[in-house]
Amino acid sequence: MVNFGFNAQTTAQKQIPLKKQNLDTMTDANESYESSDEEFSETENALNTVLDTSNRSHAYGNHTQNIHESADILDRYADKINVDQYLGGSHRITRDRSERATVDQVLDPRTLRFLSKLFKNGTITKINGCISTGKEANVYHAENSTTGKQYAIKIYKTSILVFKDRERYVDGEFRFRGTKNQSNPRKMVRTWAEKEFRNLKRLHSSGIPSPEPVDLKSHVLVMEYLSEDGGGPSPRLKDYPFADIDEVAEFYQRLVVDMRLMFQKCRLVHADLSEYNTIVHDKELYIFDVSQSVEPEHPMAMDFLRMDIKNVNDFFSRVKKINVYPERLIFKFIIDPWSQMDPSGEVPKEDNKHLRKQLNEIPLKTVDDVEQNQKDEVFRSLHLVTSLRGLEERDFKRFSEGHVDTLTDLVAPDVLRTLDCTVPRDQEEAREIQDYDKNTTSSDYDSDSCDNEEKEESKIPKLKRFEDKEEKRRRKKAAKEKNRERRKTKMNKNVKKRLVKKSHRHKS
Ligand SMILES: Nc1ncnc2c1ncn2[C@@H]1O[C@H](COP(=O)(O)OP(=O)(O)OP(=O)(O)O)[C@@H](O)[C@H]1O
Ligand SMILES: [Mg+2]
Repeated sequence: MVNFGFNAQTTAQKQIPLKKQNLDTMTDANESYESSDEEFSETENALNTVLDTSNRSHAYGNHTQNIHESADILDRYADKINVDQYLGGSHRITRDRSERATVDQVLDPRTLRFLSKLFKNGTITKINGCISTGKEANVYHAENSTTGKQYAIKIYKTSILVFKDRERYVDGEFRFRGTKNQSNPRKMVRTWAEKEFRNLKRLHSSGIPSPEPVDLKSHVLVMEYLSEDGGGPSPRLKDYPFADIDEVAEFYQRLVVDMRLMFQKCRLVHADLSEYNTIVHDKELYIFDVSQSVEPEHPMAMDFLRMDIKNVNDFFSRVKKINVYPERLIFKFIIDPWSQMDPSGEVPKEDNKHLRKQLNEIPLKTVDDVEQNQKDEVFRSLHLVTSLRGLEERDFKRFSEGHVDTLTDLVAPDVLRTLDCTVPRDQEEAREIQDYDKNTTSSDYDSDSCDNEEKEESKIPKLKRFEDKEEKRRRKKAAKEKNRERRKTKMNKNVKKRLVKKSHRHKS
């Protein structure tokens, strides 16, 4: 039996994940905002301004047609769209804050057009209010009164800047190569929503508990609503009232196993995994908010994975006070192919039961295990590379001083070395993208987007930076030779200039 017993821990400062830091900054800013009656009516006025059709032509200048269309949509659906706080259960957001965010950042005329598509295609019949106003999106509760189904609608904010620093998640993934839309926030959020939709699909089809993705219209994503009683949303892991320490340990193990399944079966690293992005629903641990998740080929995937492991370990050890597995051993557990894990050579099933057995072999560490903690600290600071050639001097020094077990600890494992990032490895994924593009009508995108341009760009391979050094040298040499050959038959610049001038003279 694994000992997940209590530890006499000091209440050390919790390490805040990257994304959460931003979120917390925002929450602090919001919390310092005192909502007076005066300000509330200001918000209400703002809402009325958006809903008032007579003002729309001022606000949106030349897009009169779109505005009239939006006015129609509002006339048709105003009674079906409630932007108040969702009153189905307990919520953390004040009415004032959610309305303000809604009016300012989410329900613009364009978004209303996409919502109207969801009403028209019969996915939903009503939007009942706002569940959450997050940093990058607002989540609304919706329902279909015919089927009785409930949905969560995540609407990405198009007018915020947080997406600017998201470039690093999208950049470096073959699925999104060529989508050079970082400078256009509207296209960026669309890519973002699409990424979340696809990632949710992968999770769901691999049997990892996650909300089922239902529909996607540009930056508006519809998914299954996770709720215990049809009221408020099921609690996030952070707020879940654990029955006892055994239940805490159970959820910890499940989450570690899910991280492996996500990596091995879905080929995804969550990249923002924490107690905030996991929901306990029907006694299962659901993973969501996967818009920033990346594939293992992504140049920062291993760094994101290390961060996820740390976040998960921090929550369970510091907040829930159980013994956890050493971070570097979890890392290995997640990325090692089965053949390496099982000396018998037999390839066991990638399922919960087998993985739990495997996990139980890993020794737990106590919070004051100096040696293990030191090793984890070194592991966190290592510059992981895919081959010994990329090894940094500083890390090699650590190895020489005995701070690293083996040299291979510094080198990301075989699974990474064998990845060929210059071509889509996952043919199924490539097909999925083609299908998606085929099935997505241009009206599902921005009406004013340069999609053709984007599609053209997406054909151009852009992943040269992942090339092996040797390969890069060969490519450069070949390019040089090609240019040399071209120069042999190339017309001299001055001759060309003279000819062009001549032909101009003839024309005139
Ligand atoms: N499918 C769902 N069912 C029930 N509740 C959900 C669902 N999806 C999201 N939520 C609720 O909405 C909140 C925000 O969702 P999500 O994390 O996806 O958005 P976000 O913009 O990333 O927010 P944050 O910045 O707070 O992380 C969640 O914490 C959860 O409470
Ligand atoms: Mg979130």
